[in-house]
Amino acid sequence: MYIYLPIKIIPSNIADEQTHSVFMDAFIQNNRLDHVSQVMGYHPDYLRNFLTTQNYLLREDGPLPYDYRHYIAIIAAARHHCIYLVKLHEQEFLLRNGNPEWLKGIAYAPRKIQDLYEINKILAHRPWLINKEHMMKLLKTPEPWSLSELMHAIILLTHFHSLCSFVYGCGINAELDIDGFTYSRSSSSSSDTDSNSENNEVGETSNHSHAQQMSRDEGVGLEALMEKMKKLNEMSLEETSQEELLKRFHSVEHQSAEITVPNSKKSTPRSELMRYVLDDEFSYTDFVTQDKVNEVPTFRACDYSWDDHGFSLANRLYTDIGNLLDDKYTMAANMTYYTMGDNREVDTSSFRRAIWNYIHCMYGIRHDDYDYSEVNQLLERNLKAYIKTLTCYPERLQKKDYDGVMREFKHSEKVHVNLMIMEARQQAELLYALRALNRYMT
Ligand SMILES: CC(C)C[C@H](N)C(=O)O
Repeated sequence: MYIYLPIKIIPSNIADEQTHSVFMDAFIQNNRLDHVSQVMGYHPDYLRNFLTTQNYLLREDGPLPYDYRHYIAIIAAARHHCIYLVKLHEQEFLLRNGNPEWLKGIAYAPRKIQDLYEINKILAHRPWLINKEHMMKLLKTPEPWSLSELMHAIILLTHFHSLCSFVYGCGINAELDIDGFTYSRSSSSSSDTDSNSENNEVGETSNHSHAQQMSRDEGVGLEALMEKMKKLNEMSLEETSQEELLKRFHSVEHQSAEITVPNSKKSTPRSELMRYVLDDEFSYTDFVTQDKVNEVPTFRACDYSWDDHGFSLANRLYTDIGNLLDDKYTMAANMTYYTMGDNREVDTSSFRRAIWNYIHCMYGIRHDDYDYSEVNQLLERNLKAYIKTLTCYPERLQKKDYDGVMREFKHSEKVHVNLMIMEARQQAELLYALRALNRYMT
């Protein structure tokens, strides 16, 4: 198993004041300064939003009992074989007086939780398959979920599926005191980690000259990228017909389907994980290559958007969660330092938008006011492959993928990209779930 921590964690004693104060809050909430918070500490404003939401979902008043919440986190994280999150929430589950029997596996959990498994699986890998029948099955059974409970459960599932992407993307591993956690590193990944930590003083230097040379060789350097961004920003909005925009969307979709993500893991997942997993073979398939019989049409963001529809439904069923998620999405999508590698005063909005919309595109979601040719202009194939792996098959990401992509970016910028991947993915899953719930209710 490849577990590594490529990004040197910011030591809290030297972090700036703002970071330090968020770290203190994280410590008070979690009784530890967990590795996720430490890596997110590169972006303290975002970290604050993330922690507020996660704390609300797990620890504040809400529809579901506390043990259920952690158990749902476990089954969500197990879909991506994320031992780090599974172990963490097994511990929290026990601290919340959860029944230890349930930790023997999903078959030992109450019927009601087992019923949730189908949507756990679908949301994690092919959220476009969620429909109102799935909702009905949960809401109308002998042991029904209430609408609010279901809303809470869905948000927990999507939160933890997408957190797996962040965990793998940043190579986060377990804190030493997590019970029962032992991991093996392959010799190559361990030596990678060592050489990496030597290079990275507080994680914020990157191997620039080497990277620049490599990128120049490949012709995809930062300079070329910034040039393209500048051109796009200067371009006046040319009139492009809806047909042409649609064609460009489909072309990006098809190109994405051509990127295959090898599964090079040698070891099979551990039995401690597999006891929470049913139907392990079920994984992401490209949206465009679905079987034609049950074909699902493209999700048009203008017909069901987060701002106009999802947000208020979430808020209605689970007080305030819409606001919290909205703050988090807005922060993740808009956060900028106007930098790129060593360059300052750069308008990075087109690059960030391309990443966000590319992720939605892989889930069949189309924003029809967006020109998808920008995705092709700004995201080189290597970066697309990285985004696809981390979004759709995070457990397959390897350290060399992290090192090989965005070579001239600083570590904090790679973390920034990973944050966007996590949030855009969560939003995509949630949009499908909320639309299905809405269809059930109307
Ligand atoms: C992901 C990064 C390229 C973001 C960039 N550093 C910015 O401040 O917008």
